[in-house]
Parts: sequence; structure tokens; C-alpha cells
Amino acid sequence: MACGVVATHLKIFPGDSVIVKGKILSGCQGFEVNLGKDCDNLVLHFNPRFDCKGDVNTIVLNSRKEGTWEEEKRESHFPFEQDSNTMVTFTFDANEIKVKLADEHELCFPNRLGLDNIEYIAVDGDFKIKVLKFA
Ligand SMILES: CCCO[C@@H]1O[C@H](CO)[C@@H](O[C@@H]2O[C@H](CO)[C@H](O)[C@H](OCc3cn(Cc4ccccc4)nn3)[C@H]2O)[C@H](O)[C@H]1NC(C)=O
Repeated sequence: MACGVVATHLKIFPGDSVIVKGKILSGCQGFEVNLGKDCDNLVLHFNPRFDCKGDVNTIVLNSRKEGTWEEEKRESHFPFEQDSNTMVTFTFDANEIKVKLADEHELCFPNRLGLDNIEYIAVDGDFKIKVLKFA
């Protein structure tokens, strides 16, 4: 498993986007991109699962508040392949986070924590990050 990348003290405001590009490793069971205030307060946990934790080819999305996971959402649209490159764009708005996948499919997740900015990003799992771009 690739070791993760963590970026802190960011200043991502409504209307800003974060583009994550990287390689999904061969044999990948899952990977995740976490956005929020810190590791215990995530406005979005974006977790594609190939085959782990009881999920197969499913994107699990959730928020985390003071270290406690909240209610998961699941997405069956799964345009990811092991041993291949991908790109995911996260656009932060006051009420939601828009997630655009490599095939242009879009998901939305509510800003349950009511954060007015994002200062923390962490990428983890069987994923080799190549680009973290702020737009
Ligand atoms: C049916 C009753 C049990 O429900 C299960 O409860 C599990 C524990 O809360 C849920 O799994 C957790 O879901 C969270 C999101 O809601 C996170 O995904 C939890 O994993 C966090 C985590 C990341 N990592 C590092 C990592 C990253 C990528 C791949 C491998 C490890 N280690 N732990 C993950 O352990 C799991 O999604 C949940 N399944 C369902 C169907 O609800």
C-alpha cells in the first residue's frame, strides 16, 4: 500500500477546486481522499472500494465529526480501474462538495459540517498521487 499524502494549513474557499491525479495501483482494494479541517473533522471522505470492507466497486462517501463517522452515502457508478491513472476534481461550495470523476460523471455531497473553508487534505490507500492542483 502506498503511504499517504497530507496537506495542511490550506485555504480552500467556496468556489475553489482541488484536482487529484494519480495511479490506482494494481490489486488496489481501495483508496481515499479526505477533505476538511483535520483528520477528525472531514467534510468529505471519498472512498472508492474495489473490494474491501464488504463493498465491491462502490464509492463510499461520508463525513466525520469530532472523530465520529456520520451517515454513509454509496455510489455504484464506479469508473475506476486497477493499475490505471485517474483524476478526480473536488469543488467546494458552502452547501455541498461537487465531485467530478474522470468520465465527467458528477456526484454531490452535503457540507454537513458547515465548514466555510477547507484546510486539510489527505490521500491514502492503494493510490500513487501524482498531481494535487488547486484551482
Ligand atoms: C453494517 C455495520 C457495519 O458497517 C460498516 O462499518 C464500518 C466501520 O465504521 C465502515 O467502514 C468504515 O467506513 C468509514 C467511512 O464511513 C471509513 O471508510 C473507515 O475507514 C477509515 C480508514 C482509512 N484507513 C486508511 C486506508 C485507506 C484506504 C485503504 C485502506 C486503508 N484506515 N481506516 C471504514 O473502516 C463500513 O463502511 C460500514 N459498512 C456499511 C455497509 O455500512
